[in-house]
Amino acid sequence: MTSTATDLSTRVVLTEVRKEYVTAGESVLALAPTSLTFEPEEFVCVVGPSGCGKTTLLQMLAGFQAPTEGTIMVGNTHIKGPDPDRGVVFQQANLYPWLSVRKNVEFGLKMRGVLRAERAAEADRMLEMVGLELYGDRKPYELSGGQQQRCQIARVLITDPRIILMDEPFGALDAMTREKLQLELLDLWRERRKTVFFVTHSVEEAIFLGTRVIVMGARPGRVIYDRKVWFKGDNREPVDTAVRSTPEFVAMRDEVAAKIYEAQGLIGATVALH
Ligand SMILES: Nc1ncnc2c1ncn2[C@@H]1O[C@H](COP(=O)(O)OP(=O)(O)OP(=O)(O)O)[C@@H](O)[C@H]1O
Repeated sequence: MTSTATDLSTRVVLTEVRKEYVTAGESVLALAPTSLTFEPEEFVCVVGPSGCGKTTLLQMLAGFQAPTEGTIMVGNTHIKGPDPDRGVVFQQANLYPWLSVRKNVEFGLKMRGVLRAERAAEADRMLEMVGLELYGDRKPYELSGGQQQRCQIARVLITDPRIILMDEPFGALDAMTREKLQLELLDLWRERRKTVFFVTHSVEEAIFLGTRVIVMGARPGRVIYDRKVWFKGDNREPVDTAVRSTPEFVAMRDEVAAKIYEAQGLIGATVALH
């Protein structure tokens, strides 16, 4: 397959996607008509106040929810439901507690009918990649929160999805573990070149990880800012955490934070960035 063909087959195109929830006779416009294109290998970070439709957008990309109107295409294919080509990483690891860490990681291959020896070897490779090679025989409850998230990431990567959807995956972790996992995720992304769609509440995390940052506003949910993280180039070089104190980073952080406060009607309020 040529790289052009690969590109076309992994481009995500949303056309006039609108999502309305109706419960108990009340309707919520979670996403006003929205058109977006995600290019292959982009690392798209989405931030915005609570209730602005970030998770709704991710769930439609995952195929867990259908748009009320509009279409979402991956390449030439309409998203009609979940697909192993789109792996989802949640805030809580949700590992199977009765299975070992290795068996949790293998699970997707087992569902595909991959033979035991082959899937065990692949699981070991994934565990090594996420730094859990010594933990394969443990049960999930014997892992720390950060290790559980690494396990979840390995479980998703083992089926080699081309698109990874992450819903606040580091939101429940302490600051140091979070930073470590951010760097590990960037290494993985640089190595494996997936398209990543990453929802977060943290402006810093969005700019540090993303090649592109989208800000959403609420009532109705909509995109109010969409910009490439221009000063990081193509992100092919390892990121230095010191980038966070460069004038470019700080300028973009202030710009994104201002958009979020504007969306909340809090212009001029003190900015909390983490
Ligand atoms: N299943 C549902 N049924 C009815 N309303 C829903 C449902 N899911 C979400 N909503 C509503 O849709 C809007 C968008 O919710 P969504 O969870 O997508 O926002 P979010 O930006 O991810 O919020 P948060 O940052 O708090 O997770 C909210 O008003 C929410 O109450």
